[in-house]
Amino acid sequence: MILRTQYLERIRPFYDSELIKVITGVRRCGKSVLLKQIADEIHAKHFVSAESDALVFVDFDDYANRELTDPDKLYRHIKPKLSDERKTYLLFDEIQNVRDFELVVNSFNTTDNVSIFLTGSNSKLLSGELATRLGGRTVSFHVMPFNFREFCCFKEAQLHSEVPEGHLDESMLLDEYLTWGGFPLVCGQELAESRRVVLDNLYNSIVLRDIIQRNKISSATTLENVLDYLIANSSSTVSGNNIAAELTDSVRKVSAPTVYDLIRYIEEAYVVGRAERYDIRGKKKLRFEAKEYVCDLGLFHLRKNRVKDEWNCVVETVVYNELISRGMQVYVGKLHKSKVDFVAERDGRRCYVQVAYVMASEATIDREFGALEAIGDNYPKYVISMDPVVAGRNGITHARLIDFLRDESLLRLG
Ligand SMILES: Nc1ncnc2c1ncn2[C@@H]1O[C@H](COP(=O)(O)OP(=O)(O)OP(=O)(O)O)[C@@H](O)[C@H]1O
Repeated sequence: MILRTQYLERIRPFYDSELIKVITGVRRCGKSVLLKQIADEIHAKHFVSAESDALVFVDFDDYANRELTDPDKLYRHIKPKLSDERKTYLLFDEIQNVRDFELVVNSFNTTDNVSIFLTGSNSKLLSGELATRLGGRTVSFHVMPFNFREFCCFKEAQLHSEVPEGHLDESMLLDEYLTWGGFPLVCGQELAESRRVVLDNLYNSIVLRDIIQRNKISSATTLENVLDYLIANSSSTVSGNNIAAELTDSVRKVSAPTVYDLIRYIEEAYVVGRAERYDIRGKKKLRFEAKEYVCDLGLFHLRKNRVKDEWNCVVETVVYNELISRGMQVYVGKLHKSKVDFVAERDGRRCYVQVAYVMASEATIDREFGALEAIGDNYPKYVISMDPVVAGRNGITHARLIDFLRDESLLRLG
């Protein structure tokens, strides 16, 4: 198993906190495995033995635990294990399978010496509504499918016996990653056809279980059309009116409010991520011209139907997802009439990132660097592309995509 180090580092400071740790992310991105890795760390670091009642791990997707999805039975199962004398760690996987789970969780959290971890693949259920019902006593962590570094570790481990350490061809790995994405189950498949089958199953279960059933959507066709539009147009500015117009034909009429509702459901299942537009001069978020990015390029290649500028879209999407997986808040920038691809922030620090597939001419180099030069503040600025390294200018650094994805220290926030 690949250790999800960057998430463990982010969550670790909260292991003993009374805040409820909510771990969310798209279906099958590895939340349960991460929860087990957290349990292992708690076992090891807090000297809690696996057999003791001080750590309780329940997977509510496991048939063996089906009785515990009844809130009363869950309460009666957990309550005797709690003690004032020592902290009890409660790790609940797929908590949304428990009816009225927030009532049970709340009952432990307000009265007992506990530290609670929850996972699930719907943001509305887990962070939004739960946070409200628990009076804001939650902290959320958004897990993504493997990023490129994790993907390389996975491949190295998989091919260990066949290829000597350090001898994997990184550009071939990048090609594979940009085509098939980072869902662990997909990364584990050798054949293109089996990767496609796994992605197809994943797509269908997200559509059916995480979007249609959860939101009681009546028109599956409209939902799939909107979802496919968002996936195929990853990194584009989204307009409900434009999508509605595109989907309306002589047989069906689709309204913009319906499209906006569907986009919200799709975002809540983490299939796409939104980047709001940020006015760099005016220092404020704008309510229009947000962009949407598909969470994984495997889904993009599964559902795209020949988009123009495909590689620009791929490169912009992989950079967005990488920044998100590093725990950053990501906006698309606006500066007067021009645009800056990303404004990335974490803990009050910031950098700007401009992304191009290749900068084939001096004019393109001028355009990409020029967009950042126009900003005029002192935050670090980067141009990322697939070209060999280009000389930086005016304090702006160029990074090859592969180096940016491989080496986290290459991008600095100021
Ligand atoms: N860190 C990892 N290293 C290797 N394989 C992994 C890793 N994380 C997940 N996987 C594999 O990916 C698959 C899905 O992982 P997991 O069940 O943890 O995802 P999930 O996000 O909890 O899924 P769901 O949303 O459906 O509950 C599993 O088969 C698992 O073995």
